[in-house]
This record gives sequence, C-alpha cells and structure tokens, in this order.
Amino acid sequence: MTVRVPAKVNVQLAVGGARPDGFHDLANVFLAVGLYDEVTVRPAASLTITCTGPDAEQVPLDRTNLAARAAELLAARHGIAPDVHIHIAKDIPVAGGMAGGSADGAGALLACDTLWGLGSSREELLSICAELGSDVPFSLVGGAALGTGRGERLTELEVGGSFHWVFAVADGGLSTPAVYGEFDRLNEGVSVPDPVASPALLDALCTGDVLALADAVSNDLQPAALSLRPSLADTLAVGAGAGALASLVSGSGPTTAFLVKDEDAAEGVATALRASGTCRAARVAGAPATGARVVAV
Ligand SMILES: C[C@](O)(CO)[C@H](O)COP(=O)(O)OP(=O)(O)OC[C@H]1O[C@@H](n2ccc(N)nc2=O)[C@H](O)[C@@H]1O
Ligand SMILES: Nc1ncnc2c1ncn2[C@@H]1O[C@H](COP(=O)(O)OP(=O)(O)OP(=O)(O)O)[C@@H](O)[C@H]1O
Repeated sequence: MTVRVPAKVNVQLAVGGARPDGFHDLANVFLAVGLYDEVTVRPAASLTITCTGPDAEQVPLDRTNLAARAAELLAARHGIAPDVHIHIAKDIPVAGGMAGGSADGAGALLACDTLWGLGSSREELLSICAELGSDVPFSLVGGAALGTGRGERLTELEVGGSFHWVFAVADGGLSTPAVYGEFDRLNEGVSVPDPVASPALLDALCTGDVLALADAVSNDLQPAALSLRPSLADTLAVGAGAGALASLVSGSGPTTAFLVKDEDAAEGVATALRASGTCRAARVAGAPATGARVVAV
C-alpha cells in the first residue's frame, strides 16, 4: 500500500505571541507543492522503518519517526498491533521547513488505515494528524488551506490557477522549535499582534493571480530563520536578482522559496541558484498539489 504526500510552502505565516503551552497561535496559509514523499506499508512481524533518498541518513528509523508514531496511534485507537514495515521514499528536504516529517506521518496514517481496512472518517484521521503535529493535518488535505490555532485547525481554500515555484535546498536543517524560540527572543518586550489572514492574499489565491500573490506573501518566522542562518539572505538575493516575483523563507526554513511567472522563469531562477553556490540544490515545483493519496495497492 503506497501513499504519495506533498510538501508545503507557507504563503502567509502570521505568528502571534507564545501561548502558555509553548505553541504560538498562527494564521498559516498553506499551499501544497509538487515535491513528494512516498510511504509504503506492508504487513510485518513488528513495526520497522526504512528510508531511501538524498537525505535518508538524517531520518530517524526508530519510534520517534512520525510515520511510526502515526501507525502506533491508529493501531492503539483500534486495539490492534501496529505490525507493519514502513518504507519512506524521501524526496522532501529533511528539517527544511517543507513539512517532510509531517508528510510521512499523514502518509503512513492513510496507508495503514487502508491496509488494515479500518475505513476511518476524514474527521478521525484529521484528529490523529493534529495529535502528531501542527503541520500534519495539512499534509493529509493538500491543496491550499488556512490553519488557525497552532496551525492544525484547517479551512480549505479555493485556488483559481496554478503557480510555479523554485525551492533552494540549504545545507543542513533548522530546528522548528529553535526558530520559534528565536522569534520569541527577537520579539521580547514587543506586543505581538494577533495573527490574521491577509484578505489580499486569500483573494490572490482564489483568483490565481500570481502578481497579486507575490505582493501578498509574508513569513513572520523569516527574521528568526535569517538570524539563525544569515547566509540565507544571499540565497534570497540570488533568486530575486534572477527575476523571482517573490522570495521568502519556507516556513521555519532553511529552504527558501521563489514564486515565478511561468516554467521558463522557473528554469532561469533554478539555474542562477545552482550556479551561485548559495544552496545545495534548486528544485522546480508546481502548486497546488493534491494531499495524501493512495497511488499503489
Ligand atoms: C513552521 C511551520 O512548519 C509552519 O507551517 C509549523 O508551524 C511547524 O509545525 P510542526 O513542525 O508540525 O510543529 P510541531 O511538531 O507541532 O511543534 C514543534 C515545535 O514547534 C513550535 N511550534 C509549532 C507550531 C506552533 N504553532 N507554534 C510553535 O511554537 C513549538 O516549539 C513546538 O514544540
Ligand atoms: N519521517 C520523518 N522524516 C523526516 N524527519 C523526521 C521524520 N520523523 C521525524 N523526523 C524528525 O523531525 C525533524 C524535522 O524534520 P522535518 O523534515 O519534518 O522538518 P521540517 O520540514 O522543517 O518540518 P516543518 O516544516 O513541519 O516544521 C527531523 O530532524 C527528524 O529528527
């Protein structure tokens, strides 16, 4: 049973002050992009995981892997043993701010639910996703959605066209809690406003207007990611100089995202990024992408 799950970019990430539970309230506009992990599950004597792909050695193969946790949570809810082998074919950068681990969690959940014939409702699956992590519900749903609360409460959004993106993959990852911690440090003594979704941005998604979307994108975690990884400013400058309509850090980074007009512009920006030596790789991807779905039985 194989499930394909997309990466995400946050076209708006408005971050409120730290909550008593350590999380931050968000207005998080997710857009699924066409870079995918594939999660395959098959019956086995016990729960085991393997992973292949360019970043595979950075992926934990124990029970802390979000795919393993998804299988365990689903099995526990149904009083069965999580005896599956999970294989992750990983193409989403690890610790890159593109929700790669979340994609694997959502993928394993859907794959196990299908393999075990449980037929869980969308609501049941989404509630397990929210338990796994703030980004996991969106990995299941895909397309575009506004996430509120800590990002797990989703309202699906209409997208009136397709968008072209280039992603610059950085050397090494950034820890999501460390980036939120740096956000708190940079905002110490400042009254952080409640996060609100931008009407102009939602409108640009709805109409498929790339220029309006480029004007409206924003990421409140970008200053924190740049503070922890100042070299990302060079990558952003290369993409902007090569004609990207918008250049921003993807979520908590360190992947940087470049919105471009069309496929030709994407190739131009990707070539400039590769030649610049400011990133490890440049990947072209379209959006919106569909959420987790079974691709092979
Ligand atoms: C940066 C984003 O990727 C944007 O979509 C997400 O907000 C992060 O989502 P995630 O990786 O699924 O994060 P979780 O696994 O839920 O939380 C990891 C850690 O990130 C911080 N965190 C996460 C989400 C949130 N709304 N506020 C936070 O402060 C907390 O320190 C938390 O302990
Ligand atoms: N299946 C998985 N794939 C990758 N990392 C995982 C997985 N399960 C757990 N992890 C752990 O989670 C950490 C963050 O990895 P991940 O690729 O999800 O980061 P991210 O894309 O920055 O996340 P997000 O954008 O949701 O904040 C890794 O360093 C790793 O220790």
